[in-house]
Amino acid sequence: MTTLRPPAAAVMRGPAPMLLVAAAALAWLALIGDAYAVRLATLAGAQALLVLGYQLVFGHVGALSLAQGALFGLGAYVAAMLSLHAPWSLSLTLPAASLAAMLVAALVGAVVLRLQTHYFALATLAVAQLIHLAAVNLEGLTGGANGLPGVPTVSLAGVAIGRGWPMLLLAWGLFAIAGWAVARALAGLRGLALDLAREHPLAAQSIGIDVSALRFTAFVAGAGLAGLAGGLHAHVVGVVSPDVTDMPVMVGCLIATVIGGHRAVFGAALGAILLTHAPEWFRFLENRHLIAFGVLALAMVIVAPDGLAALLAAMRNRLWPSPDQTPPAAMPAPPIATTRPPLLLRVAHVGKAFGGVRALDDVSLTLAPGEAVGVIGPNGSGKTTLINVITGVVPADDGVVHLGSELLRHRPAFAIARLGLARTFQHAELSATTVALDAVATSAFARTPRPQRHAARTEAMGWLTRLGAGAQAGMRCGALPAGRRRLIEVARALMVRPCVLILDEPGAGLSRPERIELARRLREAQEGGVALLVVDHDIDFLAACADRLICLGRGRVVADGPIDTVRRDPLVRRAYFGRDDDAVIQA
Ligand SMILES: Nc1ncnc2c1ncn2[C@@H]1O[C@H](COP(=O)(O)OP(=O)(O)OP(=O)(O)O)[C@@H](O)[C@H]1O
Repeated sequence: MTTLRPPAAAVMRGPAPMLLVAAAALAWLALIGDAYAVRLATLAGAQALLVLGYQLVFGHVGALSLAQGALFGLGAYVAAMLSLHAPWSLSLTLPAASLAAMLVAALVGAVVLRLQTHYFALATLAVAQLIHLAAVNLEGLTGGANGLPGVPTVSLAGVAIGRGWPMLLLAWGLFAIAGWAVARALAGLRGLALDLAREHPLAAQSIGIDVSALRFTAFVAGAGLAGLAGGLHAHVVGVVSPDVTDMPVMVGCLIATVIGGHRAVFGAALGAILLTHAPEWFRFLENRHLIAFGVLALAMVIVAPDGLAALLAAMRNRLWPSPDQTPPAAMPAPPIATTRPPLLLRVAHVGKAFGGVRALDDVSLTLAPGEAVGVIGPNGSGKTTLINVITGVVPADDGVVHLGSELLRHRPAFAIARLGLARTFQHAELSATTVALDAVATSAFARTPRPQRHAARTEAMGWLTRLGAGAQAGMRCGALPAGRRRLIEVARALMVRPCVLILDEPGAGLSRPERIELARRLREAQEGGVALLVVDHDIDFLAACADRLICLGRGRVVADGPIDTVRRDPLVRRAYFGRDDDAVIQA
């Protein structure tokens, strides 16, 4: 990718503005700030680490954890207990605080991360309450309601870090390192994979991304930062009480994340500084400063839902527009062919019920390597459920699915995708803010755990060009019309280099010439060894891209054979045109 960078824009998009702000803040503290201001700024550094960790969980993964505050408290207690009961460990208190929080998060995460949003929030709230109750009731360890006073300052490699400026530099130094590490870890395709996993988890799994592992990693890493922040807090304040595990810490963290920004590292610093200084600015409200902060958060949600950092970034973009980015030059498009060994897909006696609705009933079919099969059926006949069962999105109640010699039952969707079984969705599942080129490039995860962004984008450009969507490569998916989005999704599935490709109504939303062109490309894929299972309502489209047709009716296979035979079948005509579906099923 060629990037033309006007000098001012290049400077304003680099780390320079942030370094300048940090230098100005330090100069202000050195010249005007007193010891209290330095202490407050140090606590803000610890809070920034807490918020940075919460951005991973809440912002990047989209999980509403209510345990981040309690994990901060846990870190504070671990640091305090180690300092007081094992003074030799002063250099180890911070790593220990971080590790303890990660350990608890790993144990909790293994169980609760599977839960849906609101149950997950409730489960983490319960964990937070347990930690708080332990802090209050385990008096022998935690000092009960009185807490643990006299926590000494931390030391690094035997050198004590004083509570004023040294501790301030340590806190913000740790934040800078952690912020750099997070930004680096989420740069490029990994960040895009996380965006897709958060917004469209099924689509992410369909290109081989292990969404559960991503969620777990983010939850544990976020907890590690919370524990570290808590440890720092204990050393700065010198006393730890059950307050550090209580709900206001969590509420403050959530509000700081919303106000500062969900995902930008800069936003974590901004939110933390505002949170720690709010009590000073709203001192006249006495203990009710959180209310004022809450009102501010509400205003932010309305005015700048992505937080202050996003607002500032938007202003920066207006003043110093984004450097021109030209997509990679239109490549000679790669031939549409599989790079995987040919495998037979076999569905045998599969059944699936949702409550009283029998969506699939004893469905059997085969898809030979390089074969193209169309699937038709009236609405609700089980076509999408069939795709979902084959691709591991929903488990079958009965029957088995094999890809080659691999039994797909109990395999997660991402593992099935990595075997070479790709799919598209009835409604194109693309992250609205991701540009089309990156949306396709993310598919490289299906073939390698650490794809190179440049190589993946170059290949993705080839696929887009092949499908006639090269002109949209640089456009955000959310801005594309439905038909174009569908083509982007097909390109993404093709970049998996699948041996089997399943498409759920790929022709919907496309104009007639676009359908003809897509059918041609699908034929090309078939000639390249890709087996196709294409669900659509348009029999002419299916006739152009498939050789065999299967008709489903009320979850059962009504007919399976050559296209012309099936489309003339009176049972199929009745089932497909929905005039006498009951008669068909009973026949
Ligand atoms: N997650 C679910 N929970 C409950 N019922 C479901 C679920 N998914 C599908 N069903 C039901 O199963 C039946 C088959 O649905 P499915 O979406 O597979 O049909 P379809 O042939 O793909 O329909 P369409 O052409 O409208 O997409 C329908 O009655 C539907 O309401």
